[in-house]
Amino acid sequence: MYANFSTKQDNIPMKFPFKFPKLSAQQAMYEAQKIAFSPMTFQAVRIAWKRGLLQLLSDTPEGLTPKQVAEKVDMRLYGVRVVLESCLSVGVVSFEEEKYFVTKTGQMFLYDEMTQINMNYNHDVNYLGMFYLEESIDSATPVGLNKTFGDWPTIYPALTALPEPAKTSWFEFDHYYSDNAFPIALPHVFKSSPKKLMDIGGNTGKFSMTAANYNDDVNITIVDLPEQLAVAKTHIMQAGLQARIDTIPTNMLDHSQALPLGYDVIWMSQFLDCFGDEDIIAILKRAAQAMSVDSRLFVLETYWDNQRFEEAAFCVVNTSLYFTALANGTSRMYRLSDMLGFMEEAGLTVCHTVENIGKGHTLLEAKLK
Ligand SMILES: C[S@@+](CC[C@H](N)C(=O)[O-])C[C@H]1O[C@@H](n2cnc3c(N)ncnc32)[C@H](O)[C@@H]1O
Repeated sequence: MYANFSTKQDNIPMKFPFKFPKLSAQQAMYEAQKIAFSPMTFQAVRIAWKRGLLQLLSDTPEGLTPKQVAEKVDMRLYGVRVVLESCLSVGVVSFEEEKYFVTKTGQMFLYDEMTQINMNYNHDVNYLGMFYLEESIDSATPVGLNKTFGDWPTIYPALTALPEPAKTSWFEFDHYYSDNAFPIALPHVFKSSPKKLMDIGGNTGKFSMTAANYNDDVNITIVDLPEQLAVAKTHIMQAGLQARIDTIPTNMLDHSQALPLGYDVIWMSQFLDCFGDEDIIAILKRAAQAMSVDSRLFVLETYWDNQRFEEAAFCVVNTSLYFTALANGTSRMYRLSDMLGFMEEAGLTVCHTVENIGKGHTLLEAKLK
């Protein structure tokens, strides 16, 4: 239904991810063991990266024995051995003639920003809380959040109060994915020269400030929880944009609160994935009530079944588990067809779709049906 209006950033077709070749029983057994031991290998690789073992091997193309590594990094020989042997088992280093070498996979931890951001996010935000995934599923509450970071209803009011390094890792994860998408989305958002834009879930103001600098005529209102808006206000003041960007503290889960009228564009980036199905439909209905026939709603999201690259689909689909155990116990990363169904139920119709934005985002432009 949306395909007729679709703009792809390139011509590479999307394909449904996770179709694996048939394995022999022995291969399947090996794959299963990789999963069974994945918390151990995750930590071993993280330590090899953080404590400089991978960098040292990368700087030494002729390779190093464990003893030579131990002499150059601040770790006892025992630790070097167990960490590198585990890294060897997952192809992060190779081993020939008693010497270790970093592999191409190992280089990713040193030089690929996405890998680094995902590792920090999974260690600093998710790792301990994930132990409570099952309880979070059964109770529909973020038990992992409560056990590791305190008694919050969801992670959102807690964000600015998270201890370091969890706070930095959360914001780096969030911003890494959306920052790349904003410059590509802006020409689509501004093609109708909107004068008033509402950024719902605007967080620390990154999109709103980018949009205000992109177009001199637009006035913007950020709607978010008070804790985020306090940080956003500081950023807006520092950028001297307070005359054009204001804020309305709102709990978007209170569906009795109507959204203000008169906005040409409503923008929601990586926002609706913070809610379960029923709340998304209720929020979209409130957006629809605030829209005129000429207003447009733009929704920027990553859908796990709408990715060019399988590794991106892997990251997106597994981010759902963070939502379960840490964020709120109810939301997830959606399929594109899920979101189209929510729009439909809320009385909205998608009139334009832009795929392959930034790190795998899809931009939906919707209007009243
Ligand atoms: C994943 S962040 C996305 C931030 C930003 N739009 C971006 O694209 O990077 C989700 C935002 O939604 C806000 N949010 C979550 N639950 C909310 C609620 N119940 N009411 C208002 N805002 C909420 C959070 O505070 C956060 O700023």
